[in-house]
Amino acid sequence: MFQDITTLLLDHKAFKDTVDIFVDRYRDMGISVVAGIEARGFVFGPSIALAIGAKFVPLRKPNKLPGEVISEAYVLEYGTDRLEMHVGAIEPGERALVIDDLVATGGTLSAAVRLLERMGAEVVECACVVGLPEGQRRLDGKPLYILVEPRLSVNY
Ligand SMILES: O=P(O)(O)OC[C@H]1O[C@H](OP(=O)(O)OP(=O)(O)O)[C@H](O)[C@@H]1O
Ligand SMILES: Nc1ncnc2[nH]cnc12
Repeated sequence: MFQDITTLLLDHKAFKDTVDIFVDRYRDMGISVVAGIEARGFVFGPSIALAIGAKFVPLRKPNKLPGEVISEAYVLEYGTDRLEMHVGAIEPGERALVIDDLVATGGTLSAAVRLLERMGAEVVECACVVGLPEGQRRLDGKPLYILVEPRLSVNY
């Protein structure tokens, strides 16, 4: 089933509550970087970054960022993709939060974590609005915080 967060964004209270839950969780954790994954991590990440006093770093699909980048490939259900981050966007030792709308296999989040760690960041946690029940997620032991885990099937 395709999970879509655009209806959440139409409801001001639901949208604000969603951002506020993340802000309450991360505001006192010494996080200086919120890294958002293109495209829908960009919907939530900047608001969270502004509220907790962090910078926002976009992790983009290939060939979108204008400066020098580092790149990480990851496996999708059909084929592969890549995420890129600007060199110099973060300093070694910075504490980072990774944000996306949804986690399925965790392949995308794992690539984000690898990018940040290659630049010397400490990834405090990955956070998503929705988590799909995709079985084993490949997050290499990184903490993952999920707001909503829909039950896609019900047995009566
Ligand atoms: O946990 P995973 O199995 O890696 O899947 C999760 C990713 O899939 C979706 O993005 P998608 O790849 O569809 O790209 P888009 O944002 O460009 O639509 C979603 O927004 C996550 O980024
Ligand atoms: N079921 C799903 N719904 C929305 N985005 C996805 N990305 C990967 N699986 C997805």
